[in-house]
Amino acid sequence: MSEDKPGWFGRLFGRKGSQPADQPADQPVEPPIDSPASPAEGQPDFATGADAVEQVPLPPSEPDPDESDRNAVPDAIEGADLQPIAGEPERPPAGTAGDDPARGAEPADETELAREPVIEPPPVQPVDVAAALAHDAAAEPQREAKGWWGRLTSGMKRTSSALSERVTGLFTKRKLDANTLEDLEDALIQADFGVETATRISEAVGKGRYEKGISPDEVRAILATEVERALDPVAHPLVIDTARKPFVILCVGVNGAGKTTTLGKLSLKFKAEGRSVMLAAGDTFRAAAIDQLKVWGARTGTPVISGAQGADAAGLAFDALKQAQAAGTDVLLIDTAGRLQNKAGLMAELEKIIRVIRKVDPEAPHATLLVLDATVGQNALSQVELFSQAAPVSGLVMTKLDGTARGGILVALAAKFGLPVHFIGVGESVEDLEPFAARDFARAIAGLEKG
Ligand SMILES: Nc1nc2c(ncn2[C@@H]2O[C@H](COP(=O)(O)OP(=O)(O)OP(=O)(O)O)[C@@H](O)[C@H]2O)c(=O)[nH]1
Repeated sequence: MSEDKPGWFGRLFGRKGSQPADQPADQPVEPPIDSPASPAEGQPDFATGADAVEQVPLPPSEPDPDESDRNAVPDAIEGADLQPIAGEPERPPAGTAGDDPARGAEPADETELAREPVIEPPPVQPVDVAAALAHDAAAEPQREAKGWWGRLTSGMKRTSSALSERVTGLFTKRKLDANTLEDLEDALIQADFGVETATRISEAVGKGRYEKGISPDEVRAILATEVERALDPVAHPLVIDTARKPFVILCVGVNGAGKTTTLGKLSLKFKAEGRSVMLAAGDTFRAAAIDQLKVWGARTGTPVISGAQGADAAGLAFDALKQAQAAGTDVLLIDTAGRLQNKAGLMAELEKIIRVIRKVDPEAPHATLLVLDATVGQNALSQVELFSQAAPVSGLVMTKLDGTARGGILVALAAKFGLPVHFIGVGESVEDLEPFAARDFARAIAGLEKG
């Protein structure tokens, strides 16, 4: 995929917050009559859906300047306050739950649940998707077929190359001394491994080798071993408890982290496993996020429960859970907004969603995934702290490891919180999100072949 030419999602929704060129935000989303929604539509076996969707290019991976703005969180508040987005309302529309953080803290009652969510009959398709697909297919070269290892290593290239160059520079034809180890520690800190882990790895490299030669390859091998050791305890697959019907997954994270995209990808993965899935468009703050989820629903044949922009997210989640229960759905995936203006608002909105869905199922959500954008670096640490206060975060998904030279942040997160890491993302296509495997990640970051 061309780096500077947006794919169909890019054109449909804009990179961030911009409107599609050919579809105004307020235009109703209509299914085309009898026209295929996507290459995946109509395929009876969704196990093959991922392959079909792979042919549909997605937006460029490199974050644009808008992206950095979206993710910028001032150091002073260390992730506690999330910033309003230029060109977008700073608060949810008046009268909505998110309008007044205090409202979110009140007990949920029937008025709290006032909303008009609708169930979208699958597959539903925005009118211009077929044209976008046709255009992409004609204009963009087919992506090279790659397995996960190929995607992981090319996605992690920025981190692994930066590290590899430093290691080669430091350890070629030099005796190992305190200065070299200090430089290695600096290189690891720059890759966001965190001081503690960087020190531990440097010590492991130095152990018993002072004043001896050590080759760059040996250093890379030690690096991989140490990273794997640090990550192994957190590499846990997301287990769907089939006794829960539906198994409710709540997705939280700051704006732009990749929540909506991750849920879209997960819906396809779960369907490929033979599960029935429902999506709830709980990011009611941004109209494009609702449409984005509807398109994923259309691509994967997944019902999408949605309301109007500014609708009460908790009420929508409540309805979605009721409907998923009634339909006997296996997995309900609930998206949430990331554009909450401050910590109080964030806490209130998430707490309210959780409180309200527990009126339907006291055990829900059964998993709460915090989606973290790797490009925010150390700020991810404070995001984990913040979101863990607001929601029962049970596991992490780290996206955009392809957009940074600081992929070591995952190691720092593991060392500090020990939270399960379920999935990592190294790009925008469906195949670029996979269950997290410590060994693969460790070898990829160290620039080694698959072991
Ligand atoms: N390069 C890259 N881009 C990704 C990855 N995951 C998601 N994205 C892109 O990141 C952008 C933001 O993703 P969204 O899913 O809209 O993020 P969100 O958290 O739902 O954002 P809000 O709705 O604003 O809260 C989109 O352009 C995605 O395609 C990844 O692993 N790599």
